[in-house]
Amino acid sequence: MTVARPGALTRRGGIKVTQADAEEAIRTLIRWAGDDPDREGLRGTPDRVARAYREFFKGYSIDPVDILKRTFEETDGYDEMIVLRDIRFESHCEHHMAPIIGRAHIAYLPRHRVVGISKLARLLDVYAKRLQIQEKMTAQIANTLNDVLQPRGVAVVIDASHQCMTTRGVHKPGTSMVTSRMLGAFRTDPSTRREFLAIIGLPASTIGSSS
Ligand SMILES: Nc1nc2c(ncn2[C@@H]2O[C@H](COP(=O)(O)OP(=O)(O)OP(=O)(O)O)[C@@H](O)[C@H]2O)c(=O)[nH]1
Ligand SMILES: [Zn+2]
Repeated sequence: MTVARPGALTRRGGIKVTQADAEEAIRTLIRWAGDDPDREGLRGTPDRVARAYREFFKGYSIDPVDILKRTFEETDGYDEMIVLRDIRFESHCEHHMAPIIGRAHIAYLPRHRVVGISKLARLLDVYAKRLQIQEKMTAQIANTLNDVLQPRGVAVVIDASHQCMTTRGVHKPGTSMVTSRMLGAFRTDPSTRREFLAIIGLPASTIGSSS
């Protein structure tokens, strides 16, 4: 049974985990790897790793919908494509907790309202700073933008390298995975999709209409 300590953090599943619990888990991993968590060089490591994990997984404590709440309507009727491209991100795969490092391209076709452009990068980070698989992250970003802004279309393309397959396992450095999610006009209108792919520098044949 897990006993919650005072000041415990609430995590998903209702289980409360303190910093001390996290540090003890890291001490266990160090012992399991074959080292001594009490030797001088490793004494501060559990605290450092716990703080690093807090940063890696800070997306769990942020509501993605909140990020998109502030919108602007005074755009003088601007209704063309808005694209934020080459947004670098760092995430962690849910299978190995190994880094996923890549770039995302996010676009939408506004219907009356636009959002501050930095919010697209913030939305990406909320989902990146969780345990992820790339397909789910791609869909989550697109679906949230679509649900909250209700634009005429949304497109998300992510190109990322998975360290679980570059530094371990199958050891294939230099590989990257490309995922996409096209909604609304980006899905139904090939010329809209082509325009987006040209802006982000991908040939139209890379991503077909069934994405
Ligand atoms: N589709 C998808 N697969 C991923 C992602 N991140 C990691 N994986 C894969 O998840 C799979 C997990 O496979 P398992 O066979 O359960 O794990 P494993 O024994 O460590 O497999 P290897 O990585 O092949 O050594 C691996 O093929 C990983 O490459 C992702 O974002 N999307
Ligand atoms: Zn992995």
